[in-house]
Amino acid sequence: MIASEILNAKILIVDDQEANVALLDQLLGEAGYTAVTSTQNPAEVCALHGDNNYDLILLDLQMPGMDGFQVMEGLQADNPKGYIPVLAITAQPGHKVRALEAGAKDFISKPFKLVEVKTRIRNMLEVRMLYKELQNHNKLLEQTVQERTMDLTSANTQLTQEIEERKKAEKSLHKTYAEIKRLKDRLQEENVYLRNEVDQKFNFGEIIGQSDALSVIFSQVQQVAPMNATVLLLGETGTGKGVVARAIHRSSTRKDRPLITVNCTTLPATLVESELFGREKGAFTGSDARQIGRFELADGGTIFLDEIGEMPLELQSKLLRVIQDGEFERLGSPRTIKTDVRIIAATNRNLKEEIRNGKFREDLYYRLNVFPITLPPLRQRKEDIPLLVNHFVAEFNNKIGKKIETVSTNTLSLLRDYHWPGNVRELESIIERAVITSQGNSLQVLDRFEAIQMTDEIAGGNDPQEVKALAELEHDHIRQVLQQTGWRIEGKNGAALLLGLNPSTLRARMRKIGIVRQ
Ligand SMILES: Nc1ncnc2c1ncn2[C@@H]1O[C@H](COP(=O)(O)OP(=O)(O)OP(=O)(O)O)[C@@H](O)[C@H]1O
Repeated sequence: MIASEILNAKILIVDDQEANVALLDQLLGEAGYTAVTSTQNPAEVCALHGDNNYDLILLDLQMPGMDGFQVMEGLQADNPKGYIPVLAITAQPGHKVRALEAGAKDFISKPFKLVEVKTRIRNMLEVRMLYKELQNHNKLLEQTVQERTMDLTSANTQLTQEIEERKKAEKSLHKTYAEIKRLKDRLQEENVYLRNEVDQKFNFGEIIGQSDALSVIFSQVQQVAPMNATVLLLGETGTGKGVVARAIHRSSTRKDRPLITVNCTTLPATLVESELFGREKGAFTGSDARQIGRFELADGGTIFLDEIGEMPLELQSKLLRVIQDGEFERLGSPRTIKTDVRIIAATNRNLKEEIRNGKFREDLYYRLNVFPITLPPLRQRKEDIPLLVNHFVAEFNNKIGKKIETVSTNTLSLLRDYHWPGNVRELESIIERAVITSQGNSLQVLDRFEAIQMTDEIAGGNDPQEVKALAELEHDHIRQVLQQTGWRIEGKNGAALLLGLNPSTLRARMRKIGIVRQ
């Protein structure tokens, strides 16, 4: 490859003597060089080289007017760092070193020796061509490097962009994870944020709950409230009979008139009659003032007869009369008083059984049982427990000035698993105690409740008698003493004295833990 390029190399012969030019021209022609030109005028060499960029200039050093050294100076001045392809021709041995110092690459001596001329020209052109090839390769390499660099730069920019985007995506992913974690934590904690909207959504008056069982009650209340019909509320203690009675009154046309509550258990038997119907001054020993009875107070409104099953038989007939005719007399007065009262009665007893036992009048029962509503025990509507817990926590937070905000899933499942013999009232008092004793902002249920819980678990297991919670022991003990005294509370042979309690305290206690006469 180089061989053909060498023979096509551009060669300029510079000699003032025509004979020398001809000789060299012939010699080069015979050696196969194809692009050989010549000049006898040294002054035009620089311009010619500028135009043709020779691969080789055969330069005679001794010329008149402008010698070879001046020509080389001119060539160097035109191209200070470039390659000067000069092969000096000299007859003087002393000029050889000078010529090399002036920039010539080699020299040939005059008179010409054929082999020397041919070899030196060939060698010099070989080096020249190799150099050129190298330059071309370099250029190519540079170009490739440039192209690659550009590729790499753009790839790099793309990569940087991608990394940026990844980072952004990662950030938003982190954010999303954090949000999910926050929501998860919140769910796990079963936050009972004091959500008033929950109350608004799931209550009917004061009745909290969203269970199917309770929605039946809601619709019954809605149905019966606007009518004047007597309502009989049935259900275990603490299921919310009082709450429902209030809801009925408040949704009725009588809502602006009073709702009078009479608790037939807490009233001493001897006083029930005067409490209900009133008495004239001096009606019996010690009655030194006139008293308006609750039926009179409730005129135009509603009377709520709680624990109606506890009402003494003789009073039941008087009550029957009020219900039938709206009439009664005050104790110690013959005057008949007319009253317009709506009656709501409640009991946790089985009235039919009471009738069978001769303790409740059948006719009164039918008068009361016009629109019966049976409240489900809490254990049958456990789905209401979280809402109720939420409601009571908010209520006691308010009352006590605490800031309980969360209830752990554990606590909640503990509350859900319990069988709640005292129903909502029991739940309410457990939450009240828990709110009082809880540290921090999470509700902690008392040990005592856990003890009850444990009893239940054991009860479900081998020996129900083995462990009893304090509350149950108390319940059993009071019952036992009451049975012993024939259910007499007050007086010398009463249970209160035996238990070392005030009669009113004992009544309150009985009510609280759900002891009713049987
Ligand atoms: N669904 C409910 N929503 C909110 N609070 C309730 C609900 N049910 C009951 N309560 C609360 O539980 C407590 C007991 O309710 P209530 O006195 O109405 O029960 P009760 O069935 O009349 O009991 P008892 O038969 O012992 O008289 C009250 O403090 C009441 O506010």
